[in-house]
Amino acid sequence: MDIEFHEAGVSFEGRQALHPVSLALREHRIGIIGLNGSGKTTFARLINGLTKPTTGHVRVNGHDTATETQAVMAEAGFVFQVPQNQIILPILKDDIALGLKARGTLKADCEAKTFAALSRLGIEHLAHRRAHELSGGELQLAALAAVLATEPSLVILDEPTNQLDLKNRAIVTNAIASLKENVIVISHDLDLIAGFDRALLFGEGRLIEDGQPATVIDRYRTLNL
Ligand SMILES: Nc1ncnc2c1ncn2[C@@H]1O[C@H](COP(=O)(O)OP(=O)(O)OP(=O)(O)O)[C@@H](O)[C@H]1O
Repeated sequence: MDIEFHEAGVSFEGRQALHPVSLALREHRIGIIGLNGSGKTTFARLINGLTKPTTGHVRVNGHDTATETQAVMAEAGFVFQVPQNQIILPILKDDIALGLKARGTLKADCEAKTFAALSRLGIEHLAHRRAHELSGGELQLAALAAVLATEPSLVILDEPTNQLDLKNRAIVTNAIASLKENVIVISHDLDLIAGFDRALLFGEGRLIEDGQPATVIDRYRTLNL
């Protein structure tokens, strides 16, 4: 995975949500931390083309996120902060299959890919369940399975353990640790980020620290004093 930001910045209605930033991301697991409203989600959405830069550009494996958005989205899957908003059809397996069909997967292959993704996370027993009846932890894993089914090389997760109790937090943390795909995780859960290969700290729309998680987390703690 090769992600390059070249002076990429975002403003909404004249307000700078993310000041221009240049960097390359190539590590297997990268954590993004920072206070509320500091630009973390805006930065992450730039990576798979959900948000387009208002200045500069972002490239994912050579594809420009603004002009080759479909190619970028095929490489980079996004698990949203509220999984309820991601799963649309009532029955989980139907929802995952719908996402696959939308990406051009042959109907005959959808079922196998759906069950392969569910079983990777140990939740194939949820396939026929109604999404709105799932627990918070089950729903988070289901949303991750839906993205994994599309076979991206990078998975971006926006606060995946945010609303979970300790037990489900551990289940989701272990599921993320087991992924062979590259992962970029936005989180306030510093334990989740601590074992990653790199961390980025945002503050007031700027990248203010970038490096080993232990160092970056220490800096974050000083901001909260
Ligand atoms: N679509 C949008 N339209 C207008 N302003 C936006 C939009 N998306 C984000 N912003 C603003 O940009 C700034 C950064 O928001 P962003 O969601 O990136 O922060 P964040 O660090 O992910 O916050 P949180 O931890 O609360 O999720 C905020 O001031 C937010 O209000």
